[in-house]
Amino acid sequence: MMDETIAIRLEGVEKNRSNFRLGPLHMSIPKGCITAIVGPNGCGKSSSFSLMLELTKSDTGTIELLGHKVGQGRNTELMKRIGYLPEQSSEHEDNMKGTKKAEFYRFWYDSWDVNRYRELLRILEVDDNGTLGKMSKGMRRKFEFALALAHGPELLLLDEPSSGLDPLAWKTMIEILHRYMDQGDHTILMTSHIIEEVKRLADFIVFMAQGRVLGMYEKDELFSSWSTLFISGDELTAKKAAGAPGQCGVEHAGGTTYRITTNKAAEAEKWCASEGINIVSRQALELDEIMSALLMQDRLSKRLK
Ligand SMILES: Nc1ncnc2c1ncn2[C@@H]1O[C@H](COP(=O)(O)OP(=O)(O)OP(=O)(O)O)[C@@H](O)[C@H]1O
Repeated sequence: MMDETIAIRLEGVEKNRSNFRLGPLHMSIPKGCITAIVGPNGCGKSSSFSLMLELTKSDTGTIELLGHKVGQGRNTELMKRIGYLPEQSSEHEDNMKGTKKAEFYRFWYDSWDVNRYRELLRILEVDDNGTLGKMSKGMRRKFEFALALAHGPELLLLDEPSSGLDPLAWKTMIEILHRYMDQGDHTILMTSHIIEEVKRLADFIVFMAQGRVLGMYEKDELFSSWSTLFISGDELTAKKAAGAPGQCGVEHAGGTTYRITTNKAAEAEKWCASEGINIVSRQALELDEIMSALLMQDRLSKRLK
């Protein structure tokens, strides 16, 4: 049955290439939220976008966008409800003028809003009169970002949106995306390597590695559940510290102090209190540290299988 609260659903989606296996992917991206996919280079983020947009055909599995199955014939009307910013600009468009590309978009998208497009170019300080190949990397990125948004899509897929942008342009892009999310039932699925970008924008975070989804988490919950605790106690040993709930790593920090990483911070703190263990200090983990810990857990679980 169709779930009205889900914008993108992937069930058992697989794509096998000679050098890379993507999937089986299972993902449910909620409507009305910003979800960021994070993961190391080459883990399959862009390839997942290509499958969703039918730029590549999957071998198996089901993909649904906005309640419609993709990969079963022409989906022109569905694709018009989506905006896409690819990671890389097409080289074959290098000799095209910005105005010409915008004209194609105007014909293709029924809901193309020339005022919105002009306004975006103005805010982003882009002149679309130039040839695309002669625009600077950041300028072209901003231009293509404006194109992806100008028809007011319900769903926006952004592959590394801030790549090549200067800090001011990045801030402007974030403001535009916040405004886009405030206008109705909009959804963004993006990929990013920039921790600050993910932290400022995302409601949900999907971790990917080696073609698989390691997990999807609500951002605030994720950051509050992962932490590093420095704990100490006269009788404390590494073995005892390893018993902390959600323990993902124990290191000796000198004397009777141990540094533990946990993904169940509240439970670990309660456990310390009940065991008479003193919490010397606590630190929230950064996104990249959480990613490393998840990768480590994944490697361990694979080794144990
Ligand atoms: N058209 C293709 N033909 C063959 N292999 C491909 C193709 N496109 C991507 N791949 C391979 O699929 C894997 C995943 O690539 P993908 O671009 O999806 O990763 P990514 O997570 O987006 O990486 P990055 O963070 O570097 O952008 C890589 O090993 C890549 O070489």
